[in-house]
Amino acid sequence: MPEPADSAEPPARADAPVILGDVPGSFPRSVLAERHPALIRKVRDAFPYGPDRQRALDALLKNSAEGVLEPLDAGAADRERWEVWGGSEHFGRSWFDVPFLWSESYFYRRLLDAVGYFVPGPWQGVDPFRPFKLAELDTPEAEAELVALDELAERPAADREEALLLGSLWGNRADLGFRLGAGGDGTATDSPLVVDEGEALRSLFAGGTLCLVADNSGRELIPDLLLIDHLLSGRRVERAVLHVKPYPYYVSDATTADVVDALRRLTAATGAAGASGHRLWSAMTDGRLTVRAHPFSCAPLPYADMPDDLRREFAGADVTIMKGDLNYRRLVGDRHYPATTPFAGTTAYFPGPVAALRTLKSDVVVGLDPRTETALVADRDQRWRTGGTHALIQVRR
Ligand SMILES: O=P(O)(O)OC[C@H]1O[C@](O)(CO)[C@@H](O)[C@@H]1O
Repeated sequence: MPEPADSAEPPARADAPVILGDVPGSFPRSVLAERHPALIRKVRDAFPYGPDRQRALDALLKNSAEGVLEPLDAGAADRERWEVWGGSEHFGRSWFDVPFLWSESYFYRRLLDAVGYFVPGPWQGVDPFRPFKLAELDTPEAEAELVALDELAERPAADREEALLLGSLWGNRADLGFRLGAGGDGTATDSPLVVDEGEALRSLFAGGTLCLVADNSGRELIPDLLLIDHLLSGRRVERAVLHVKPYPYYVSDATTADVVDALRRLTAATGAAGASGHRLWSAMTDGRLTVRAHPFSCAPLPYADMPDDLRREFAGADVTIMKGDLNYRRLVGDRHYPATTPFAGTTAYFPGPVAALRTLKSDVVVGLDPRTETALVADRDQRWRTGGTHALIQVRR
């Protein structure tokens, strides 16, 4: 079992400025000012919400563009939680003037309010992103990825592991929120990783507990599950804990319902994919694979601020894999770091070995070799940071 790391904040975290949404022409500003209104339109088009919900969506559109952040309604079960998570400091300020991570996360919470997700009534518990998530599972691309597993099954275990790890990594490009904006520049071929510590990660699969903090459902969650199946069935890990979101978030982020949909998709498949699905189903029923939906998974805060119960959970894992861009921002801190800031320094607080598997979709990045950064900037200015065209595997033991 790893020893808990020193929880003191390393200097790198404290020194780098927190990313805000107020800089004209910046990526965060485009998310708040362009992607969020586009998302409201998309959700509105996907459901026949009645006049009350339509009015609530109008109000959110207006408030998020020109209003100030307001507390949750008095009856909301998590009202106090959001106050503690920073609301008491941020309420009354423009959406653009608070940390980008905070306002972007709060937008999703408010969107669920607008569609009546939390209140008794016809729309309670209806995931506004579900149609998009389900459509993803049904594409020819998703089918082709499953069929390709038959060929992969013939290969040696080490090759399979490498392929499944890369499948889980690049699966992170499948992000429905990201596709709403200018994200992706049309050159979506797998480029060399900007940091590749895949081998170090694989050396941590030594028969213990894996925590995988999931990101998107659909075409990202399926490869995540396939990787977990490979690790469990090859006894590379004894137990896996899959962390998902307790409610719909950042459009396609995986919830328990999405895990079930992904498992159903797999078990309905033929060949190696179907066999994997059935093994995963059994692993869930016998407890080797558990699903967790901790409230902090939807917190607008970095993991450095995680509560003690979650800290203990990660401390008990032999390795924790953080999937995706949002988890990366939360893992290292959503700050303007120099790209060469050591990953180990920004994650020193984390209570055990931790790895990031992420395609780059926002400004934050650490742990780059200076030559890599120079080459990336020469090639595409700063677009490599946000275009989803580049990816990394980083590990801190
Ligand atoms: O699904 P992922 O990989 O966490 O990506 C989420 C990212 O997409 C964005 O929401 C932009 O659409 C970023 O601000 C965010 O970090």
